[in-house]
Amino acid sequence: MSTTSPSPSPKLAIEVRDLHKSFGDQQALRGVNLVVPEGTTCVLLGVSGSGKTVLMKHIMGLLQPDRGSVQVEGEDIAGMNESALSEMRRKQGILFQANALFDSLTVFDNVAFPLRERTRTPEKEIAELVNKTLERVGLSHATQRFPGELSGGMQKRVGFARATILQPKILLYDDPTAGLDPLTTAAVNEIITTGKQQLGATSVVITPDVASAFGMADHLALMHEGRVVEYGPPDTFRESQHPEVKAFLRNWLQRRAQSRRAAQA
Ligand SMILES: Nc1ncnc2c1ncn2[C@@H]1O[C@H](COP(=O)(O)OP(=O)(O)OP(=O)(O)O)[C@@H](O)[C@H]1O
Repeated sequence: MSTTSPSPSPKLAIEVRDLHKSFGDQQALRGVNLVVPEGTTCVLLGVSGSGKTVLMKHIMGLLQPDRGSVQVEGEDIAGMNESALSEMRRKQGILFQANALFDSLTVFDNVAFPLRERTRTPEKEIAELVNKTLERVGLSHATQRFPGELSGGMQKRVGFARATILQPKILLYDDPTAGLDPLTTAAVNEIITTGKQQLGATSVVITPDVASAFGMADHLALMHEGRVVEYGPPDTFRESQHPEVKAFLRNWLQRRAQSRRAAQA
């Protein structure tokens, strides 16, 4: 008889079961199931209006389910009062399209902001932490600059530094590369991978950039009409026979070929 015990299943950072959400007669989510194991990156794909942002807002505790459940680090968001919800959000690093940096604060003060606002960390320690974090994103030379003096990619890196200064266990990105040029997009994708490697954080990323998604994801989830219709590691996802996945990938390849032709013309 074998004495080998089965390897324990990975701990789940996020567990969404049968999540439904409507706005009036608009059914945004129609039974979403999704699990994100701790320390992994899950990328949500799907056409506009498929429900990605509404799902993300549940994970942030900004929306409450009509039906079903959303557990974040083992706790159901439905059971949380306002202070528990804001405590949970404090543990999440959130990077949306707009960097939402404070224009009148230097890079250093932008990154120090969450520490000063939410903790009683002494200024000396704040300086050490902020400098270390800015070094990690390659911005040690820009600490005294203002956001308006930085490139788009540098602003994203400041946003990332600020979102991660409290060492969040969960990082949420909604279209972080929107409107950025290819070089800056590559830099942001690298930042997302760095977040996983350096912080061991669990990440959920919404991006229309399918090539980047394949590069960074441990799992890809395709949303279609308010449900996750396919979920799996990149290799499995790419080979999926699900008609919606096939249509989604075909469409992406066509768009990519078109834009390459346009660029060559
Ligand atoms: N506050 C709201 N009130 C009414 N309808 C909403 C609200 N938020 C989202 N919806 C609707 O829910 C559906 C899903 O929206 P969601 O923003 O999640 O889509 P998405 O997949 O993130 O799209 P996109 O890629 O364009 O951001 C859409 O039909 C949207 O119009």
